[in-house]
Amino acid sequence: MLEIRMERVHHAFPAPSGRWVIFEDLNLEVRPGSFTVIVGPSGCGKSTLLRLAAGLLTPTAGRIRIGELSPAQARAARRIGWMGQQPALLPWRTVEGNIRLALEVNGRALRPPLTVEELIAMVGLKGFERAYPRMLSGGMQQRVALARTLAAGPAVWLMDEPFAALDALTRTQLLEEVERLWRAFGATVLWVTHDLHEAVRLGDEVVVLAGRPARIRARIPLPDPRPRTDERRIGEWVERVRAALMGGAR
Ligand SMILES: Nc1ncnc2c1ncn2[C@@H]1O[C@H](COP(=O)(O)OP(=O)(O)OP(=O)(O)O)[C@@H](O)[C@H]1O
Repeated sequence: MLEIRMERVHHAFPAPSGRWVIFEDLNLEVRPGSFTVIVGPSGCGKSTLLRLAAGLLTPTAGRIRIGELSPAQARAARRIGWMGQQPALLPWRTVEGNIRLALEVNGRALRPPLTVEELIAMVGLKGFERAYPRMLSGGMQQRVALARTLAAGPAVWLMDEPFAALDALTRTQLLEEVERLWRAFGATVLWVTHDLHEAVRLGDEVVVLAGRPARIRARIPLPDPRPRTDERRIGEWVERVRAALMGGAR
């Protein structure tokens, strides 16, 4: 299990009128094996934070560590799994072919912790191994993307609103599966969402990000046992997170 550590991270993008400072002095530690959900207003820097952690962006200053590795090293070592809103599957490859793709690096096949068959079963796609993406619903395509993300057995999952484009029922089903897979893999997760219900169902902690430059406005630990099915409790936590988002809580 790996810790994610961000120390004094500064990040700025070039902008028409100079530079946009997204993070000025951001510090965040994510415990090994924990599930941390990031929420915040649109445009505050949630995706940027994940891209920094994934080594897809280099901070203008500061230090990020995934265990003992830099994000770029962790990514090269396949310790990081990344998933976004769109499944981005190759249309000419089958379900199995798309998942296998994540295991092929420079023509060399990685030895995965689970077989592709096991992974397909875990994401509920048994029987669809030979189907092409166009034959699948949006929810099924995201299941394939999830399996592809997990194929190399990454210790860290960086998930940028992975289910935002799905209908509510499919999303609820997938959340249950994510929780199960997270336990099975023992991964450290950073999960971005706009959906507060999703945030309080999944998270060990919700981190509320806001402002420009973005600051951590609140860190809200969620101690309730899992699976969290008590809608009244979930509603109470949603209200707490909402209050922090609106600036009412610290
Ligand atoms: N490559 C880039 N060049 C310049 N500005 C960028 C770039 N990427 C992001 N930004 C800016 O950085 C800010 C933060 O963007 P980011 O996508 O991280 O926000 P977000 O919180 O994930 O938003 P949303 O919730 O809408 O997805 C935005 O104002 C965006 O315009």
